[in-house]
Amino acid sequence: MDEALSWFGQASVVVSVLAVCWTMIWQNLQHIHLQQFFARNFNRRARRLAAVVDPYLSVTFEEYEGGRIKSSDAFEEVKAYLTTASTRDVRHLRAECGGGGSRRDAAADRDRLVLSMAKGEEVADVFKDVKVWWSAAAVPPPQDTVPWSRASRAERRFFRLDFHERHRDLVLNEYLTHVRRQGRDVMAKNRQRRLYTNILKEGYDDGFYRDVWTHVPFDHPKTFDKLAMDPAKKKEIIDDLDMFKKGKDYHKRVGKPWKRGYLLYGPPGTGKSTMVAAMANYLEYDVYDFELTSVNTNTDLRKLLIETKSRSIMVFEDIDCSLDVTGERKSKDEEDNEEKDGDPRRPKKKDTTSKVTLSGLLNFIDGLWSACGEERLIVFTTNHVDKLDPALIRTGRMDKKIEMSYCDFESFEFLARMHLHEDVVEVYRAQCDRVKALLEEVDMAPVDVGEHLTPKSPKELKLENVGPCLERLVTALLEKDKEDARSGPQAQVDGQDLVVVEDDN
Ligand SMILES: Nc1ncnc2c1ncn2[C@@H]1O[C@H](COP(=O)(O)OP(=O)(O)OP(=O)(O)O)[C@@H](O)[C@H]1O
Repeated sequence: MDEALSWFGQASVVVSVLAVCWTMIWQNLQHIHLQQFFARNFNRRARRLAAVVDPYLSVTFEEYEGGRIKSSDAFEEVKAYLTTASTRDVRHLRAECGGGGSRRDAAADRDRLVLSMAKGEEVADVFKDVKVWWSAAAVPPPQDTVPWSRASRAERRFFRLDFHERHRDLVLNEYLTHVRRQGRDVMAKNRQRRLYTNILKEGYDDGFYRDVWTHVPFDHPKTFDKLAMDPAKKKEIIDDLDMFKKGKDYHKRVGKPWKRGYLLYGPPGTGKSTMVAAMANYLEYDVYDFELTSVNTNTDLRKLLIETKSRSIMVFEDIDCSLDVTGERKSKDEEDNEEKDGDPRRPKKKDTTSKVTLSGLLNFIDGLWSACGEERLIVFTTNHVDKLDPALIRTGRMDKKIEMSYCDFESFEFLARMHLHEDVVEVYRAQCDRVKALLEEVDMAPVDVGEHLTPKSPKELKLENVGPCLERLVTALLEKDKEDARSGPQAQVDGQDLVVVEDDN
């Protein structure tokens, strides 16, 4: 490589001299056809000459592409591919938090670092007996980029691959594919799953606020086998997720973006957020928890969408509370004005009132921009499904609607075995039958059932001592039953609403 570079130096001098001579001749050439003839021939010869003096070709992989907002997949894959070679042969390394994703040892995963080549380093690689060279470099950020983009503030890193021209076909057709595949495998192994949320962050120099993603490691312990719900319903959801995960070709064939909408609805404490965690763990996806109330405008929402990665779940919790989704849509003029306020080049001062509109959200779900990225679930949760605009939850936007309901006896059995002991239902048959009868009358969310069943002392962890836990639940159910009986008819009288009669007896 060094020898080639010194050759390159000498050749540059020769080429410069030739170029000066050529310019002089060129200026004296008057006839345009003659100029074109020489131009064609010179270019061809110049290329041949360049190949003799510098037979090395290069390919660069820049960190940002597509308007410099989204980091390039190819860059990440090359970085991951070079991890092994770099840690072995390179003197200066760059360390980033990461690693993990295997839920088996979350603590060890958290401590792991992902190492890559620091800028200025070079490493050689051999593929099918052909030697190539990788180097890492960076250039300062350009001055003319949009100031709100996080990417635009950092220096622009890139990897460069150098190889001999005679290996052009092998490198471009086989080696690069090999690098990307291996890189993806390394990424899958090292991936630490993340829980993101959007926050308003003050800009460095101008004091303006913009929405940015911030994240923590995603370590939620809930999986489907710890979720109490009708087993048939659970299986249906798991099958649906499996279909979705394997659905790349299908979505391509029918021309649909590879995404799926889920609506989870039901009373508080019935496990909607828990279901999201179980889905993320099952699919091994990242979670983007959208805080809509802190998103200023539809433009900001779109910007956040662009910055999300594939293989993720985008969650909008309590959607009925975060946005006016009751169907009273704003006029086009009102929305246009709000969009103008949200011009990304003129970010606003901190503003706690969200101006995201229903149509902005609908566009987010299935507008043109929704097809950027792939393999993504969009999940809405709500306690009041009846309050949502039908447009928001129509099929195609929300493909699967899942009702999370109050605890029935099957869910109670599941929770009791999980919290207390595998044999609790068989050993405490009488108490469990009592719970069964009460659950047929009383609505209690799984979160409350779980809380009453939780052992309150180490003693209650033993099967022979779990009786008080079941007793606490029975007492709570009886109290709730009384409360419901008191508040039900009374509420009707207070509300002057005597149309629905509670009980005939
Ligand atoms: N079906 C369930 N199976 C197991 N645990 C549950 C279930 N439902 C709720 N829980 C437990 O109750 C707690 C609260 O549940 P979660 O936050 O998922 O309810 P939610 O429906 O999202 O409530 P909200 O509507 O108030 O946000 C969690 O810690 C979870 O472990």
